[in-house]
Amino acid sequence: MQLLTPEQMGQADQMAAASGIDSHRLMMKAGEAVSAAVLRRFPAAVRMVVLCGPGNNGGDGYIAAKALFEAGCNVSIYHFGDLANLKGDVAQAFNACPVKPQPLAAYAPKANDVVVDALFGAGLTRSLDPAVQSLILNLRKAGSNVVAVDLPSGISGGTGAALGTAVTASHTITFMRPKPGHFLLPGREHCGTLETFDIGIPQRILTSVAGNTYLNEPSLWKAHLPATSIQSHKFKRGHLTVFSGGHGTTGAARLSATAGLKAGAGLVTLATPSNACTEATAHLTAIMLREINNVRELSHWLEDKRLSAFVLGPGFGIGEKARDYTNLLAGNPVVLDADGITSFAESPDRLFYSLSKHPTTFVLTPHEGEFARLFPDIHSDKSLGKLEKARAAASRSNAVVLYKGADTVITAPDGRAAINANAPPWLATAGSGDVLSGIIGSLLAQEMPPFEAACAGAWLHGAAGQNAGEGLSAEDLPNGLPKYSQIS
Ligand SMILES: NC(=O)C1=CN([C@@H]2O[C@H](COP(=O)(O)OP(=O)(O)OC[C@H]3O[C@@H](n4cnc5c(N)ncnc54)[C@H](OP(=O)(O)O)[C@@H]3O)[C@@H](O)[C@H]2O)[C@@H](O)CC1
Ligand SMILES: [K+]
Repeated sequence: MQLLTPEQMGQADQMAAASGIDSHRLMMKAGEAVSAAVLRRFPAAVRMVVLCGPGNNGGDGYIAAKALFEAGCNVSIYHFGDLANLKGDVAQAFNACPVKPQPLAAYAPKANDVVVDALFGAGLTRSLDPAVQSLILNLRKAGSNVVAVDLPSGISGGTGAALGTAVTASHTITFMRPKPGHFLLPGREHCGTLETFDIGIPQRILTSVAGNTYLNEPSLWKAHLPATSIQSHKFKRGHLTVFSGGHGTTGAARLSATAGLKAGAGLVTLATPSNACTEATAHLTAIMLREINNVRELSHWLEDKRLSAFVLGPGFGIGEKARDYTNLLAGNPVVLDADGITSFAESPDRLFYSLSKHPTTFVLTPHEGEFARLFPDIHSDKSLGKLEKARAAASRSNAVVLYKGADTVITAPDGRAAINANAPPWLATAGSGDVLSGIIGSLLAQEMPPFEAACAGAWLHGAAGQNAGEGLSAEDLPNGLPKYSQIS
């Protein structure tokens, strides 16, 4: 599903109006959908309270209030801003509303109130007024149920950032297409359940304004998933190599390799320094072992052209060896994770230079700390949200960047971006990232293009976490991977 920024949605509104679509009619549909959602969710509410702001979000609120009033509800409206300044569709909605509003300052939230938050939506441009923020705190204290119109007030639709104290809703109803802020944190946590309602802006208009930001769903990459035909030879399913650390530090790479095998790679080899071979052998059965101690041995191993992808980083150790291996692997499909990323903290340009000489084949999988090490200026740029940071990082590194977190973002150097939203909270556990690297490495080995492999990897990892359930450990994840033929 494509996501639209508030600016793109604004453009769609303008194009809809220019093509003869009545903007007030769109507002009517939006407001009536809000009223229907409230009635559906809270049929026994004692009092409905609609909070209306100065813009079109408030206009949706006046229409919802009218519809709730006409449905026989006890409705109160509280407004923010000067009513004399209302213009256009909002003024029309206000004038037609049979319930007369009182100023926001007069509202004292009660626990049983069902509150419609129509203060600010896509047009929020700056931090909320202190008076609005203190009301939001009172709503929270009272524990009133809130249904947010378009976005919880205070949440940026573009970045998901909270511009001050933001409303926390139990349900949010948005129109036509969700925005990045519905899925990026903290926005996602403020939305509650999310409903997207079609108010009738034609698809052709939405398509013409949309960029290349998506919710990470199977439709984005399913066509590239490895075929699971009975005839596929194990070499056709690719050969993944996972580089291991030395004695006592093989666990992370073994986890990664196990996940790689479960994710469908035909062959998986753990490339291990001599001092860790006994330890690794004791733990491995289906995964093969290859002694590799240095760049010379790696060069020799790379002469085998059937090797199709590599994972470098989990438990590998930070330093020159990781940098040398990475440089040698440039141009091959590689997941560079953990120590592989941190090894370039002092000299990120060395990595970027290596990658700039080839088409995009690398997937970098930094968590926030690793991201800050590789892209310190981008990380500290307060004007950028997570999506823009990951986009800038992909463009600079010529790699697919999977910026981890509860709201993992995947970006490609060509500007495509996807936000992953299926990871359960219990997925954040030791070794979870190693499993993710192995899954992505496996998909690369099976010839998935890097952006699609990273997106599919993040989604499959989330699904595995859901299937393995609360209290999982990273070892449980590979067995929780869904079957590709059952993904829809
Ligand atoms: N296609 C669709 O999706 C449709 C969307 N619709 C609805 O339209 C909504 C977007 O409407 P919108 O553009 O008027 O923006 P909205 O959020 O009401 O706020 C703008 C007002 O707030 C003000 N303001 C901003 N920040 C402020 C602050 N911190 N503190 C104080 N004031 C602040 C700002 O003032 P200004 O910045 O201009 O000074 C301006 O007056 C969208 O969310 C959806 O609900 C439907 O009606 C139909 C079709
Ligand atoms: K709102």
